[in-house]
Amino acid sequence: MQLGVVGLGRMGQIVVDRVREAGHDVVAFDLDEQAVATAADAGATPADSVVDLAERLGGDKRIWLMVPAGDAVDAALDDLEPHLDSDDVVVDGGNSYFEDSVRRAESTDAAYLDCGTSGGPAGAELGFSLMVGGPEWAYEELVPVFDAVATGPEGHDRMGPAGSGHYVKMVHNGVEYALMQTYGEGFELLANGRYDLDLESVARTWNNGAVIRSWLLELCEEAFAEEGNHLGTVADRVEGGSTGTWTVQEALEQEVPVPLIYQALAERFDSRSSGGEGPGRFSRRLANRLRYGFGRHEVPRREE
Ligand SMILES: NC(=O)C1=CN([C@@H]2O[C@H](COP(=O)(O)OP(=O)(O)OC[C@H]3O[C@@H](n4cnc5c(N)ncnc54)[C@H](O)[C@@H]3O)[C@@H](O)[C@H]2O)C=CC1
Ligand SMILES: O=C(CO)[C@H](O)[C@H](O)COP(=O)(O)O
Repeated sequence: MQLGVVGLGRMGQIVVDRVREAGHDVVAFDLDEQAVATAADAGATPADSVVDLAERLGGDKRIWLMVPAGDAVDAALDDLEPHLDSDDVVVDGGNSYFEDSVRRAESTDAAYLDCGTSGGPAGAELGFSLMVGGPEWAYEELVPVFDAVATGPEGHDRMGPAGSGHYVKMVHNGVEYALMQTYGEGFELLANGRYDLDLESVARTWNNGAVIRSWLLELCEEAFAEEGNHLGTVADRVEGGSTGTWTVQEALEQEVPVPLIYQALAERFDSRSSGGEGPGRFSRRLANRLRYGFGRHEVPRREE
């Protein structure tokens, strides 16, 4: 298969690499010329615009968008639209708002797959978990690509119609926020509690057989190993928040109580408005560092 990939940042380059390694051809474009050069070094055919990418793909186009959610997706689709028809398939692998995905699916001539992607740059070697929404035929058509980008055949599935892939990923991220918050609270208590504990040792011990072992807990272990027991200069400031906000808004609309997810989101907002003395809340500092662990997001730091 030949796949066009638009957006070659932390996640898009991984899509290129994994699809290439599975034996498929890739045509790659990004606004950043250096990113295009990196993809070309990995064996992709470079394109110098979205239109050039579409023209190089010929008939029955299969295109994967991996750009930031929002205007960048609409911009790429606007450029692609004159070159698309009903035999073509566009996958949006980013963290788009599910209602935007429903709108885009209705307005494009191509079949549109909204694909929630989890695993982050740190999970590149293992492959991603992919939650796909959209027409069944288009999902089936892209299975060889999903097999390559995901951990394997078990790492992806069709969730349902348009929007459902990004809806499931939105809720996944709400869960992610709450898990980070609860690990943070536990380690905050241990860091300030009765015993002088080695938190890396605690995390490692928990990761070996304990009920609460998980990848996020492995990333806690890594954070203590790399930053030190008290997380060094990692600031009490947690960035991001869009997917968690949508989760809470949807929960309100559906009258489903999600107090843990809301609390985790509120802690993020509070971390950005309070700038007190000292290192700040340990729970939020750990959440800050975990976002680097799974997503390679920049870590806000405080002056020593
Ligand atoms: N980093 C992570 O852990 C995860 C990210 N995502 C989502 O995947 C998407 C991409 O994320 P990252 O790769 O981390 O972002 P990134 O910021 O590393 O890369 C985005 C790339 O898109 C390019 N770009 C922006 N607008 C463009 C356009 N109109 N045409 C062509 N290229 C354009 C940028 O130059 C950049 O290279 C986002 O929606 C993000 O929320 C999803 C799961 C995990
Ligand atoms: O989707 C992801 C992980 O699953 C991305 O890393 C996302 O950026 C996480 O959300 P936030 O930026 O709000 O912390």
